Amino acid sequence: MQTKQQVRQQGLAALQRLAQQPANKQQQEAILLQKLIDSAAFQSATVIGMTLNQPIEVATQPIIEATQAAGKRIVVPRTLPKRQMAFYELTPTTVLERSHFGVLEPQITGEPIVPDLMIVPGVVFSLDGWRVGFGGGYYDRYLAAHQMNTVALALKPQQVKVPDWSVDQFDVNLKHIITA
Ligand SMILES: Nc1nc2c(c(=O)[nH]1)N(C=O)[C@@H](CNc1ccc(C(=O)N[C@@H](CCC(=O)O)C(=O)O)cc1)CN2
Ligand SMILES: Nc1ncnc2c1ncn2[C@@H]1O[C@H](COP(=O)(O)OP(=O)(O)OP(=O)(O)O)[C@@H](O)[C@H]1O
Repeated sequence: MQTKQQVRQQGLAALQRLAQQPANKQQQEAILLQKLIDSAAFQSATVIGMTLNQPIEVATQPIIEATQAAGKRIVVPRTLPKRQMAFYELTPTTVLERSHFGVLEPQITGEPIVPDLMIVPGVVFSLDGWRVGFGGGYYDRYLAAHQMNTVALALKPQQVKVPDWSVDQFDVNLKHIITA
């Protein structure tokens, strides 16, 4: 058994190593994108929540393009005080600005939109749907407050069979894990 903090640190180190092998990372991302597009979760969704990735995370630009090509809407998160998030539609006119966390976020315009499918980011995922994220608790809070389908895209260094950490009472189990 490890602490979430230990799992997070080891997972981040493994993701940093993979990011230094771009061909390997891109090959895994291509597999994840194809499996996502082929999934019933993707095909039945109309509004999909996703992030704008950091360099060590799964590249989301190809996912954005495929989602738009499939005629679906995309919403991306804006972090708010008290570890809250709201999602706003990503359109050609969306203005993005870099957050303190270092990722691009939309400026607030119009009303927030709750997606019907969330692609949930994270550091390590168990194949039975548990997750260690970056430590903010943003997604645990959001998914506790809103019902929707959920999927994570797990690069090879992000996959474990079952959690080797103790799952907290506030952790939200993800409905689908897609593996590279
Ligand atoms: N690309 C991307 N965007 C995302 C996320 C993500 O995982 N990936 N998020 C997923 O949630 C949200 C931002 N998550 C955050 C997670 C942690 C901290 C943060 O302040 N971390 C502290 C350490 C926290 C701790 O260890 O207790 C820090 O960096 O100092 C900020 C934002 C929304 N946007
Ligand atoms: N539903 C909730 N309500 C209130 N606090 C919560 C809730 N879910 C999580 N938290 C708090 O958030 C903190 C971070 O949780 P955790 O370490 O699991 O984050 P994470 O899932 O790795 O982060 P993220 O979702 O931002 O990627 C914990 O201290 C926890 O108490």
